Amino acid sequence: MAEYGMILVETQGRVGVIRLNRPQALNALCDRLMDELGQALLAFDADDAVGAIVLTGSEKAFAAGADIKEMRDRTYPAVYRDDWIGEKWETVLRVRKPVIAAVAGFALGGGCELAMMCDIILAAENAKFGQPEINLGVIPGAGGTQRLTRAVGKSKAMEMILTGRMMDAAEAERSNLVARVVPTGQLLDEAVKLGERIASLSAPSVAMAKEAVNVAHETTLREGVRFERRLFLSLFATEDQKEGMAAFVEKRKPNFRNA
Ligand SMILES: CC(C)=CC(=O)SCCNC(=O)CCNC(=O)[C@H](O)C(C)(C)COP(=O)(O)OP(=O)(O)OC[C@H]1O[C@@H](n2cnc3c(N)ncnc32)[C@H](O)[C@@H]1OP(=O)(O)O
Repeated sequence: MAEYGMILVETQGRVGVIRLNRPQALNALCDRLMDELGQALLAFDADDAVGAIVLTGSEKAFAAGADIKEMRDRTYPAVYRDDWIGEKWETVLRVRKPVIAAVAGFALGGGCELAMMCDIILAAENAKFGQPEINLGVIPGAGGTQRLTRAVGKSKAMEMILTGRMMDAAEAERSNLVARVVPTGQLLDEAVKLGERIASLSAPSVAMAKEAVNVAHETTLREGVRFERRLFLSLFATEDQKEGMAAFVEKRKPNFRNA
């Protein structure tokens, strides 16, 4: 297991696992942690042995948001000059492989936003999601007003963002913020199992499926369907399409070569 300092990184089979590891601050997302997270994500994305990535925290906290102690004295000229939040926080969006957020405990502020930047959220029964920035005299700054609204709808997002109310795992599942809820002690195993399933499939089609679903958030239906069709047709240039369909017809398991 490699140790960066504020995160722990390991592979389980074909799944890269990144664990936020700053327990004394409930995994508050300071600059150093975000730098390490970005490096680890890009390293797994470049590793052919890895087919999916799981991002998790501790049982008490996925992440309690940006580090308020680090953030409190920042000035406007400095955050503007550095484009703080900007690229550093959005590295996860550049990852081509599926990223699964396995959330136990608090996912607040930037923690909730980081989870929402991932492709799939699995929640432990004790998970709590929220955007409490309003209590600090600010608003969400890493996409929370946009992604939470797209996930749960305007009324619930407004209520959460305007009051700072947290949502528990059951409500998050009902509201479509998370894919499913699992017993807290089984969270990582379930996330890795999901990652393994994805990693066993054809990497080009997995990457294109991820890209197409993400485009649904950013374009019109007509453009999104056109985009999907272009990707779909391009997969007929892959060996894996021939293999997947031959395997179905021959009633055997496909042997994908990611080619
Ligand atoms: C991304 C952008 C642009 C913005 C943001 O994310 S703003 C931050 C949004 N998040 C929050 O406002 C949550 C802040 N934390 C809390 O409200 C509470 O810590 C809690 C409800 C998550 C947990 O409460 P609990 O009583 O169980 O634990 P604490 O004693 O409060 O915390 C333990 C330990 O962790 C430190 N901590 C917690 N969150 C942060 C944070 N976001 N930044 C820095 N430090 C944090 C907390 O101060 C305490 O440490 P000390 O014992 O050393 O004080």
